[in-house]
Amino acid sequence: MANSKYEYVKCFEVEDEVMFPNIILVWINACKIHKPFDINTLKLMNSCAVEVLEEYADVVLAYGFSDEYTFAFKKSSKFYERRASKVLSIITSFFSSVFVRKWDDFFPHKELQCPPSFHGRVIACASTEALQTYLLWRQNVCHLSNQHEQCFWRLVERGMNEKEACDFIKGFDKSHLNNLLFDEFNVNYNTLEPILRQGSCVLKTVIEDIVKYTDNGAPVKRHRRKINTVHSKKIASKKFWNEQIVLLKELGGFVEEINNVIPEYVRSFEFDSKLMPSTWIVVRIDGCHFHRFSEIHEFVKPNDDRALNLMNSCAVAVLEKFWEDIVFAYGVSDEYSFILKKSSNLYQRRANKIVSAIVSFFTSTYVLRWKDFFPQSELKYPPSFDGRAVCYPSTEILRDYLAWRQVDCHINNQYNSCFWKLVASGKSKREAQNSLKGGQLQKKIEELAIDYNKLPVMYRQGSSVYRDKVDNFLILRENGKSSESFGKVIVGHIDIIGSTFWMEHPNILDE
Ligand SMILES: Nc1nc2c(ncn2[C@@H]2O[C@H](COP(=O)(O)OP(=O)(O)OP(=O)(O)O)[C@@H](O)[C@H]2O)c(=O)[nH]1
Ligand SMILES: [Mg+2]
Ligand SMILES: [Mg+2]
Repeated sequence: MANSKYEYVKCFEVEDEVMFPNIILVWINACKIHKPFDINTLKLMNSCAVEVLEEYADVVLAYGFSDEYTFAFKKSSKFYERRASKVLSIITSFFSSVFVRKWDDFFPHKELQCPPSFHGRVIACASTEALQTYLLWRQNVCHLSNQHEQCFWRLVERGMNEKEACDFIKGFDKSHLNNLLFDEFNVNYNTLEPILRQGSCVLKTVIEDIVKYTDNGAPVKRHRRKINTVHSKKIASKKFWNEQIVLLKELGGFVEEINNVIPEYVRSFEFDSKLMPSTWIVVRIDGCHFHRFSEIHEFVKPNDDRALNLMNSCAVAVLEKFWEDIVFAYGVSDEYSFILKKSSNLYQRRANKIVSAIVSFFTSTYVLRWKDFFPQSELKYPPSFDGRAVCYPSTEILRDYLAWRQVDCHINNQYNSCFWKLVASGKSKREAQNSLKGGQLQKKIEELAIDYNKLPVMYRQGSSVYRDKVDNFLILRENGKSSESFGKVIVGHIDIIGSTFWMEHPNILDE
């Protein structure tokens, strides 16, 4: 479709391809959902991981414990051209989506109170040996943190407050913790459930099916991949790994045993780059394959109020949650752009964490609130969104960015209005498409007698989400620092290309 003069803002997007021969890992963590010894939560997490492996053929292994999961892509993967933000956001978003959908299966008598969110990062593993070290490291952490939790919560149950319990076991090593459990609580650590002590591995294995027999009675076999969840004491050992045919083929074999985690490797696993300071950060999320999603859920064409209002309601929730950092959002169709203020220090401006946390929270809110907007229509499969973060150095360029999105909204909406009018008049979709090729949309609208300005303003202008003006000083004095001090979050459908709105709301982009 037509270009606009604002398109130049695209050149601020940076490339983030994970180069070959690195193995791509996505490591996600929950933002506070875990309760001590809650095996049900672990089972829910495992079940979400299984769905990730089912959904994405390139993900061949997952390892998780407590409130974290790591997904490994096959070496040769070209998933989304190996773009780190896409890979990370899609996996995190899908996982969040499934988590909300499956909640009731694991907690039938407990309502999910608030939308969960996960944040994550992409790790480029330079070799199979680095991957082996990574797994050893995470499984060591699983073991130690479980021992810690087991002691900590028992001490709390027995009457210590959390700080006392924490101080009490500070500096305890493995054997200390084991002894404490045994002597004080009569618990033999080794008899605790493997899911707690060893974590869970989700793997693809190869199954051989006999599909038929030939005339002379010989079986005709077909191989198929099956997904298994296992608990193993040493996932980074040669013995465990080299028996897994799919892992050997897709990630390579382990050559030596590794007993100690190399600290330099851990530094590289923990690395997460920061976005440039003193720049506006735009996080744009977009529904994955929403063309299909909208067909399957029978969205009204070309604009469905329910779908658009659901998107808006999720954006409001995002602004309320990240109230200290996000000052404005603009949405149209299946996308939303969130503007973080220049001075934001959210997650120390770590790109991975910012994008994944926002996309994850948006997705889980979308799934959780689906029934409020589509009471008659069941959510048929977990939707997901991708996300990226881009920095813009000046308010002028940021406004050009927003103008770019709103021009896109206008063009798409004009095009869609003409397209569906032509289809309604009896033309096939192909004929409608051909008749709109290259022509001036404005002219077409007149020809087709579409009263464009009578269309609902939300379709024409998209949706802007921001805080209503308030007398900050007054409320601040009463409330201290809280989200209310910044005003109620509202949704408007306004022109954001011109200056009027910005002049009337100088506080939004004012630093
Ligand atoms: N009928 C209907 N469809 C919508 C509505 N909002 C979004 N969509 C659909 O969502 C699509 C969004 O476009 P894109 O984001 O470019 O395409 P996509 O299919 O999501 O593909 P990717 O974003 O590349 O994964 C539109 O083309 C529509 O098919 C709506 O209100 N009504
Ligand atoms: Mg999309
Ligand atoms: Mg889109």
